[in-house]
Amino acid sequence: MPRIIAITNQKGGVGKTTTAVNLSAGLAHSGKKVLLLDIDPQGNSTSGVGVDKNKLTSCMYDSLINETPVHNIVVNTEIDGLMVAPATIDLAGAEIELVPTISREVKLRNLLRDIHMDLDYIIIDCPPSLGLLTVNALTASDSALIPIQCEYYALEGLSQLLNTIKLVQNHLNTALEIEGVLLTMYDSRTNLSAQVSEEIKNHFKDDVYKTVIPRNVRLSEAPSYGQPIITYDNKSKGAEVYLQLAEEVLAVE
Ligand SMILES: Nc1ncnc2c1ncn2[C@@H]1O[C@H](COP(=O)(O)OP(=O)(O)OP(=O)(O)O)[C@@H](O)[C@H]1O
Repeated sequence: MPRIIAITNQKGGVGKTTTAVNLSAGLAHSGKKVLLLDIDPQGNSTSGVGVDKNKLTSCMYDSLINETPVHNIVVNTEIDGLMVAPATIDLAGAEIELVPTISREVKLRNLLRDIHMDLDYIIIDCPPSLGLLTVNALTASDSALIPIQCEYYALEGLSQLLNTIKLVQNHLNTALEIEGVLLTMYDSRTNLSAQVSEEIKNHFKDDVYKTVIPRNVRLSEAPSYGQPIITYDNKSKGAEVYLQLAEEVLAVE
């Protein structure tokens, strides 16, 4: 069975997609077979690995709503060992269409139990909300990886996220763990980044990854070329740190 990790934080723009894309590529680079599963209707992970959303005939919407097997919607990427279960804006409708359905919180778990693919990891990019799509991701996952931006209000909303994780653990997925907390967009020139990082380490202790993701322009450029950082610029600091993160995630095995 693959290890399933949900990249989640209901706060927008904290580095979920950047982490989902580059951690997936880093794991694939280490020889693992990885499925990047995009359940964010923005579909930025999908385009971030070079898939043209306009050319897709099916996406995670069809799996969640029409029960199309996930292996039927999967698309290959240019990275060896990395595939993507894509998202398009259609998925925005799934959040609402799931509401009146039976077993609405376990749709994704059931789909992934039936996945006929030889995989080591499934990395799920969650939307910036704590709605049904995120609950489906947490219910289907072994663990949650929480990116936190080293910014003002970084901790705001975290208690809500941890509460949702607790609720899922209590009612839907007792095995769900915290995979780790990842500090993102760290700016070593500011006291603020250092302060936020201290505060998060005090709170999450050993759950915080040693790898800290700095602000890196190459990381923000790579998506417009449809490439993970390791192919866009493998000499960049961004590539170095995401490979380091992949090593930390692999060490948990
Ligand atoms: N380490 C970094 N250095 C510089 N820019 C970054 C870094 N990480 C992310 N970004 C940029 O910040 C923006 C938000 O990042 P990203 O899309 O990964 O966040 P997100 O949490 O997935 O957002 P959303 O909540 O909208 O899904 C993007 O433009 C991205 O390119």
